[in-house]
Amino acid sequence: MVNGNGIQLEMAHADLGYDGQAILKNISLTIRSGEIVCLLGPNGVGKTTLFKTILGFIPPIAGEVSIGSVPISRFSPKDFAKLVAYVPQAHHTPFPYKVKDVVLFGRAVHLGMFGRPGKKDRAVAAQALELLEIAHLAERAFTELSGGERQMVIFARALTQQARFIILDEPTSSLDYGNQVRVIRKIKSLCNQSIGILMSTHMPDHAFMLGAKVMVMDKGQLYRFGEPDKTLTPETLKKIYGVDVQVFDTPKNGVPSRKVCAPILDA
Ligand SMILES: Nc1ncnc2c1ncn2[C@@H]1O[C@H](COP(=O)(O)OP(=O)(O)OP(=O)(O)O)[C@@H](O)[C@H]1O
Repeated sequence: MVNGNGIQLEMAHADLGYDGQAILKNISLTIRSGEIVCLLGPNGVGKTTLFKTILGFIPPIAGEVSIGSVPISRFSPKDFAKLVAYVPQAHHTPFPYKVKDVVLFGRAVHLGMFGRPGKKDRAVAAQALELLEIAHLAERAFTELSGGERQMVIFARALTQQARFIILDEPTSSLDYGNQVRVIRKIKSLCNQSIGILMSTHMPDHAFMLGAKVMVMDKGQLYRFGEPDKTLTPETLKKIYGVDVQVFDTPKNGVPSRKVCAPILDA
């Protein structure tokens, strides 16, 4: 197992893709504990492919992924799950488990072979539901929830897993405005708990809100990597999305100013 607080998830000069055909080439990435990296790029550029590679679902065509300098192929599934939690965009199960049990599944990686979840495990699961303000869903059947409610529950399950890194695939895609803001706030607070976050998003504003590092992919490669203020410029947004966008600072009004994006609709 990997010990120590300051571990890194790393990918160096990797080519990623399927059946030997690279979708992304020469990708390097480092995520440190307590750091948030936002992954942006147009539809079909390879964001999910990058996730699948980091999660070990597909092998890199060249290069490798490591955590704490240990290649991920050397971890048992259980040890890997202690290090990395994944929140997919959509989650379906045919079984009508109660929400509280779905969230409790996150504890499975911490139990022995025949271990049953105990009081502490249930407390961790309940805490995750409280934290995301969805405790009222605890007794509901997961199969009866809306898409957005499911997304919140799966995020709660990932928190319950207490992994060192959390990978989130467009975590706000199905959420109402209030839940989007709550999830962004929660993600921001996770980095204060030394958790490293990699999230894909189609909203550049998320990177500004989170003060995250930004990884911009375009046409099969890493196009920009760095601080959002320097990376998400109108020029970069035009280049990758093909639309004109203004980027400006919000007025202070008693709260810290940050940059926001506003698309220009009638240019
Ligand atoms: N199993 C697969 N075999 C072959 N090609 C695939 C496979 N899965 C995805 N692709 C291709 O890889 C490319 C990248 O897909 P990917 O899903 O990683 O993009 P994405 O950036 O996540 O897109 P989106 O923003 O639309 O979700 C696409 O051209 C897609 O068709």
